[in-house]
Parts: sequence; structure tokens; C-alpha cells
Amino acid sequence: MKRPPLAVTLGDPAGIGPELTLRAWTALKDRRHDFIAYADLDQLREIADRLHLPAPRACEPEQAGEIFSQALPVRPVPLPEPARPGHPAPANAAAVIASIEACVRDTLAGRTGGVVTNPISKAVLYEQGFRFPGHTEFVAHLTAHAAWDGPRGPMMMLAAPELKTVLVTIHLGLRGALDALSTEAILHTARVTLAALRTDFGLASPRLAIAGLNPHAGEGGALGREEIEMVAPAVETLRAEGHDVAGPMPPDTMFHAEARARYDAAVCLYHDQGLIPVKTLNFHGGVNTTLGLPIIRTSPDHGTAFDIAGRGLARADSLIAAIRLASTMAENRQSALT
Ligand SMILES: NC(=O)C1=CN([C@@H]2O[C@H](COP(=O)(O)OP(=O)(O)OC[C@H]3O[C@@H](n4cnc5c(N)ncnc54)[C@H](O)[C@@H]3O)[C@@H](O)[C@H]2O)C=CC1
Ligand SMILES: NCC(=O)COP(=O)(O)O
Repeated sequence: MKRPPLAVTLGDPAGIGPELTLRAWTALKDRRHDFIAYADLDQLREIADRLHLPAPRACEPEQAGEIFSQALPVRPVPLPEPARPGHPAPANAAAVIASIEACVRDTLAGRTGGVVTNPISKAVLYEQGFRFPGHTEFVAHLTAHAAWDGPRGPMMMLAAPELKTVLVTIHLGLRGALDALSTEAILHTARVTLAALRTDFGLASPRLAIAGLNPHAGEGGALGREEIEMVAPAVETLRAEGHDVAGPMPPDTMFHAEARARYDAAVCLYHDQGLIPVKTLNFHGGVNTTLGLPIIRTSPDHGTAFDIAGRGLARADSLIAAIRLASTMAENRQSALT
């Protein structure tokens, strides 16, 4: 059976999202990773013209499959103010948010098969009163009342072929992240991750590594006691539940090639502990995905890149990887749940 197209959000229209959407369409138009962009039709037509591509066409998600090989399908989300690359417009914030809402709504209704988000400028949205730290928390809010049998996130995973990391704390300053850590939070992150590795990534017996917090994982308590008091009890509980879990791992030695071969995903305690290794190993191939949701949501690992927007320099590899991963996860989830 043909699956519905993925829904790709607008992102910040002054960032690299719109040009990447067209480049991703060029790369995928013959490969059956159908998607539909929820974006401004005039802006996309202008960029397509510049890139000598066919004019994107407005349609409903149900028609996207018929036209995908000829033109980028678009569900129009008009911008109140024409986008200027590199210069985000506060007046367009409502359209950025409306695009995410429409993609999630259509995915919950089964009209689209998952959501792929283009990067947003969080600072610009915060100034306009957006009260969620990022897509992760916003999409969790929009799907909070949808049925879901698995353990509920949201958990942020950064996934590249070389490494997958999942964060216990996400969009928090470092001091706030330290206060938010607990054995319960680590356990919850690990359980959502293990379930997603089975359901969405098709791994029958997933292996986890859980990072420590301090240098040398605390050096037996001399350099910090969080490993002894917080991380080790979570590892013991997970092992007692029958899971293959290693830790607390010294954070500085758990990401080299031989160490990575011993686990499928690393549970990391704060944002940069998990994002730095993935973005360093493979900035252009990394994907951000939210685990523990009733729908599939992926995103490129990079941001709006205002410094290069509209200059033809942005690489679409990460958005293409996000679209491919969303297709694979949707397929795996459907097989696991039927
Ligand atoms: N999923 C999302 O919505 C995300 C949004 N952001 C937002 O993006 C904004 C900018 O964040 P930054 O830290 O500057 O990160 P960034 O990823 O936008 O840019 C970092 C550097 O990488 C380059 N770069 C990024 N993507 C590229 C691509 N596809 N091809 C070639 N070069 C690329 C940029 O030119 C820049 O020099 C912030 O407002 C942040 O909140 C950041 C990460 C994810
Ligand atoms: N650094 C990752 C990031 O900020 C992406 O957040 P989200 O918008 O995917 O929640």
C-alpha cells in the first residue's frame, strides 16, 4: 500500500529551509520519498525559478504522490511579509508556527505520514511570545491527546550513521540541566529510547550506553558523586528489567569508534554532551528526531544558517537524511504495530 507523503514545514522563511526544501525535492523526486511542503508558494516559485527548477504546485496531500516526480507539491502557507534571506521578520512568526501546526494536524489525521521540520529561529519566535523551547516540546504538546501505547516522550535523539545520542535534559541552560537530572529522568529517557529503537529503528535487542556527568565518570566519587548516586542506580534498574545497558560511561572516552561499536544509542545527560559528538562526526548527515510521540518527527541537525541563506551555499544533505529517516521510521513503526 502507498504511504501518504511526509509533511515538510516552512521553518524560518529567512533561513536556508526554503532553498533546502527545493534541493531535497531535486534529490528525491525519482526515489519515492514523497513529501509536500507547507510553505509560501510565491517564495518557493521564486527560488525554483532561480535554480531552473519546475514551478512548485499547490495541492492537497492526497494529490502530492501524483505530481511529486514533476514538481514540488505545496500546501500554501502565505507569508504576511516577503521573506528576505538572512533577515528574519517578526511578522512571519505566526506563519512559521501555523505551518508546524498544519503538518502535525494532517499527520494525526493520516493525510501525511510524518513531519519533517525545517529549522526555526527560536529567538525570533520567543520574542513573538512562542512559549515552547523548540519543535520537540511544541510537537509533543500538539500530539499530547493523541492515542499512543508506547512510553511517551518527548526525547531528542540526534542520529547519524556513526552514532545515535538521546538527551535526558534538552533545552536548558547548563545549571538548570544539572538541577533537572535525576535517576527517574535517566530511567524514563532510557525506556523511551529502548522502545523507539525497537519500534522505529527495527532493532530486536537494542544496546544502550549511559554517560556519566563528571570527568572520568566521577573517579570513584573523588570528582563528583552523581555517577554513584544517580546514574548507577538507573543502570542497575534497567539491567534488572533485562535490558542491555552499560554505564556510567566516562563521557570523554565513550564516543571513539571502538566504543561506539558496543552500543546502539548513547543516553547523554545534557544538550551539548549529546550534540557535540554527532555534529562533529557528521554535521551534514546528522538528523534530529523526537522519540516517544504518536507521530514520526524528524529534522535536519543544523539551524537556520542566516549567514548563508539565499547565497546558494547551503547543503541539503541533512534535510535529505531527515526525510529518508522519517520514511524508514514510519515504515518500521507500521510493521512493528501491525
Ligand atoms: N531544528 C531547529 O529548528 C534548529 C534551529 N536552530 C536555530 O538556528 C539558529 C542558528 O543557530 P546556529 O547555532 O547558528 O547554527 P546553524 O546550524 O544555523 O549554523 C552553524 C554554522 O553552520 C553552517 N551551516 C548550517 N547549516 C548548514 C548547511 N545546511 N549547509 C552548509 N552550512 C551550514 C552555518 O552557515 C553556520 O556557519 C538559532 O536560532 C537556533 O535556535 C538550531 C538548531 C536546530
Ligand atoms: N540544538 C537542537 C535544537 O535546538 C533543535 O530543537 P528542536 O527545534 O528540534 O526542538
